[in-house]
Amino acid sequence: MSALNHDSSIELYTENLTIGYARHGHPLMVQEHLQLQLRKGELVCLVGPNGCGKSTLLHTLAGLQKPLAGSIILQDKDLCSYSTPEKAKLLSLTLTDRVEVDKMSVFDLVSMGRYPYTNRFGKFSPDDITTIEQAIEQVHLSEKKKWSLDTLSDGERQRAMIAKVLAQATPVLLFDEPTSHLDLTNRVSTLLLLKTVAKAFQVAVLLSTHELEMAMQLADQIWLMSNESMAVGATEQLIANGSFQHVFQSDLFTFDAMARRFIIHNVPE
Ligand SMILES: Nc1ncnc2c1ncn2[C@@H]1O[C@H](COP(=O)(O)OP(=O)(O)OP(=O)(O)O)[C@@H](O)[C@H]1O
Repeated sequence: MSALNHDSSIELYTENLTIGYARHGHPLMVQEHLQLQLRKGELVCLVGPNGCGKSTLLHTLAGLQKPLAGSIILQDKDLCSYSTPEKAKLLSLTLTDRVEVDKMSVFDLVSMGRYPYTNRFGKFSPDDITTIEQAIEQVHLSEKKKWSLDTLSDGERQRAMIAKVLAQATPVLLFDEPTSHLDLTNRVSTLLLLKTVAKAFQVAVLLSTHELEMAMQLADQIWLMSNESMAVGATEQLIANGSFQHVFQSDLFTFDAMARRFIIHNVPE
């Protein structure tokens, strides 16, 4: 048994995890030897260049694709040993960059988060209804709970998607690029909302994002993925050990560690 089993703040960890695909019968490795942890109350931001494997990792951690090697331990048990209904009460993955726009109301969408808890007739208890109402309230959509999703702004639809996973009440929440397609204010407010959710409900939140500068300000931990490897740590640690500079090195810009931002070279006059 790993020593990590005895750390009650850890909801999920990986042991020597290799992620990737099987292609024409051969393994296509995307990342290997991953030793990662998600803790209660922490916001973790997964950042890295296009194609380095962020979505592959999120899908693997959610159990949607099998690891090529190693294991994922969720609340002290191997992820593979959970049934789908058991897993739905412990872990959610939200693909918020592709919110389906349809005629469903906010209330109906958020209600879907309660399905893992309903009986076989799918009937909601009064407690389920209270949980749904509270989740909608937490994302400030109560006044629009009967509105159809196609009448909401992109930012409001993202908040409705977040309310759905709040209603699902899992201790681990995974989000694949929750801020894509949003304007600056909504990108900031979405990340702040997820940070607040992590703290207020003491849940583990992991999100992938290309919002590097925001991640540096808000994340408790950053998982900084490159095409070859992964660096893990708080922003200050990753700046101090040169990880940001290493992963995002380019002739086009440099990373200013003091200002925590990228400076573009040779901007045309
Ligand atoms: N179904 C698949 N079969 C084989 N290889 C795949 C498959 N899906 C993705 N890949 C490969 O896995 C690698 C990682 O892709 P992934 O989508 O995880 O990257 P990402 O970091 O999420 O990228 P982005 O920032 O562009 O969303 C890429 O080289 C990609 O081509």
